[in-house]
Amino acid sequence: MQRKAALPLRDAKSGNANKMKALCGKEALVKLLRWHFGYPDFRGKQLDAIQAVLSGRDCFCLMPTGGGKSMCYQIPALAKTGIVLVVCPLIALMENQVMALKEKGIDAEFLSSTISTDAKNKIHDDLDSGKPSTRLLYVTPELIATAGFMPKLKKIYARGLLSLIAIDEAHCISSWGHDFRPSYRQLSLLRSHLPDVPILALTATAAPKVQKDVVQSLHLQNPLILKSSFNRPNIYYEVRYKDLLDDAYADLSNTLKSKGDVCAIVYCLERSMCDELSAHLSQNGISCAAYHAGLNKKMRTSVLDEWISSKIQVVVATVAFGYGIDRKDVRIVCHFNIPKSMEGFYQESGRAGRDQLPCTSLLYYGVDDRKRMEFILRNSGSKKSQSSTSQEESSKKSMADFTQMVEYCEGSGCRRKRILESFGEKVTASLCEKTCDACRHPNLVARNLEDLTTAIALRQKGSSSRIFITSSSDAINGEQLSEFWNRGDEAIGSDDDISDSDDGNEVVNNLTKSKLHSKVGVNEKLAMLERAEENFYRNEKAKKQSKVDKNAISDAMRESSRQRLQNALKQAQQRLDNLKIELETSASFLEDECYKKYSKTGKSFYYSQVASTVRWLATTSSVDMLNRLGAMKESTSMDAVPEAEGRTPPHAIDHSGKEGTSNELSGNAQSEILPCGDRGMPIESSSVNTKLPQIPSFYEFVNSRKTKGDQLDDTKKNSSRVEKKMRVQ
Ligand SMILES: Nc1ncnc2c1ncn2[C@@H]1O[C@H](COP(=O)(O)OP(=O)(O)OP(=O)(O)O)[C@@H](O)[C@H]1O
Ligand SMILES: [Mg+2]
Repeated sequence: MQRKAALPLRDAKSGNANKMKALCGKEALVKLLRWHFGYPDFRGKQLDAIQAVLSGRDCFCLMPTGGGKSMCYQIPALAKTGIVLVVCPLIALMENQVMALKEKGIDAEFLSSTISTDAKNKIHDDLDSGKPSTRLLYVTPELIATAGFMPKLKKIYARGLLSLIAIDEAHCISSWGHDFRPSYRQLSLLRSHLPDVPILALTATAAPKVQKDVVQSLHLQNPLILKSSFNRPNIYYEVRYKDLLDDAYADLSNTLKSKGDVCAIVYCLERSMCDELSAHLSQNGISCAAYHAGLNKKMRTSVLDEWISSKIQVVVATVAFGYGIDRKDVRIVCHFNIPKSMEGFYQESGRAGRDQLPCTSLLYYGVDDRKRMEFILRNSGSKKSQSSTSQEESSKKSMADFTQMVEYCEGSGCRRKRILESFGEKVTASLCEKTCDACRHPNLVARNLEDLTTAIALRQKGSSSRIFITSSSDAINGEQLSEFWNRGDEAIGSDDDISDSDDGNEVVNNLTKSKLHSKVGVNEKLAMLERAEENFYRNEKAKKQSKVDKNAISDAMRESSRQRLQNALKQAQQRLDNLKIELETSASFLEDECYKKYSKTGKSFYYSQVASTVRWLATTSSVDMLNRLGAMKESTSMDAVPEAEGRTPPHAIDHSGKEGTSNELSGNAQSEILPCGDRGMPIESSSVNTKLPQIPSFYEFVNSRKTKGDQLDDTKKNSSRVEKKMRVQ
């Protein structure tokens, strides 16, 4: 890309008062904005921030998501001689920004372990040259902390060539924030090593406590504090209640379809749910793909590229789909599970409507989801600060953060007001102008909340066993599928991205264990994951050379799944009065089903299928179990059948909950006695000619449990309307 000629004011050297004035003048800066970016004028507080840092003053800049924070350091880089150092939490974010700047002909570079030594040397040569052409240098906080990098920075500084340090997503420095990154703590060194360089801290999420923490940790001196309202007037906020819907998947699918072929992001808590929901939406004709850290980097990059370039419209993602996502025309951001904090929710929903046009934030709230998240937060051992903050305090804080989110869903008042007040903004009642469901349809929302209270109360009476207990244990066992606690794991790559070993499962299990270990806090885990990221990128080249397919399902992974299934079978056996089944053979059979179904699609689907099978085993009846295992013999004989005749291809998943092949094995079975059906009722293999019992997805699993509970209470329905108070227990 051709470099654009610098506008003359860039040549202005500080020291000359007139030139400095010209440099900071609105007219000159607007000229730069138009010349390089084609925008007619600055937005919000952009100009104030730019003028402050150009005059050498520190600045703390709080702007809403999509507000244009990047411009606050990009324009200074073009206006003043020298380099602007930009600290970013994620490599993907740096890559995106640098690419976008280069396309505009602006000299921007990033330094990370992902780039080749040659490219690195070139950048360093330029920085050492005394007259660098680089205007913006993007780095990770980890690099700043390395022993080798600070002397290099100091050298540039000594030559008077470091004009600004910009800390993007500055809330990551605070353990009170929702996205604490321990490596951001190292940034406090910047002030002492590079004393006169102005620092610009930028964030979209800063509760007063976080804000204070950012200013103190970065040692900002008399900073200009710029705060814009968090209000995003173009977002319509809505909550739907899973417990009142027949089928939330179908509801979402219909909603997306009714809006036309719009661009959307759907956030889920778990990877497996991303895969399932994405497959479901695809089957319903929606152009869609899953994105999560369980996919390898190549796949994630390709999904991101296709989405950015509008080849696909909907991404179903975990929070790994995060910072730096800059598609302006996102019309819907849906949270299919309740997020863990208002800050996270605001960031994610804020990815809608960056073009300032009308858009929607749609949250599907389920009481089981809520209980599940509470369980996870209580058990995540989230010790956020290594020093003073006690684990208990931290856990309390997580719960308090989450309570705000619950209140957002369960409250009947204006949603917008609730969001803004949670950030300490004073809001007038008229602000919303019917741009949330509670203001636009107050009666409907009130009725829904009443019905929800009734439904929950009836369910509780009908079933003493908590649905949640089962689902939460599943969440913990299947920890690898959940990413809620580490929004930054885009940086750490996929499961096996973070391992030197080829066995993704092993790594995941280790992480799971470490997470369950209450003594290991989030800090340590993040640090571990960050180290793992470095390792991954260091080894990526070598791995590529050895042509390891990272999406492949390794033998060790399969063995681990067999073991998992065997344990589940053993528990099922005990639950079903010591039902006589051959544990090892049955586990192999079930694992083989999962493998056959998904070996070509990749391990993410495979994991998901194994998890579904484990859930199924936890609740299935002896007849269903024997029926399924009865297919063992049948399937063995089918192995000889050519693919086209005998099997559904691995990617043919019917995500209306009708799982593919494993439920639909059919064949011309001879009638014969099968080994496992020996409880006085021999199972005939002909039974496998009929449909085998389904293995439910997690969603179906929870709902079926709910339905059972509801059925118990059917007779009680329409009895008294339960208290209207909406803090559902
Ligand atoms: N003055 C402006 N006029 C019009 N568009 C602008 C202006 N400034 C920035 N933008 C555009 O707005 C979009 C959002 O900008 P940017 O990515 O900097 O937002 P952000 O505040 O960093 O958001 P986030 O908190 O989500 O990272 C970008 O596409 C950017 O080019
Ligand atoms: Mg940004």
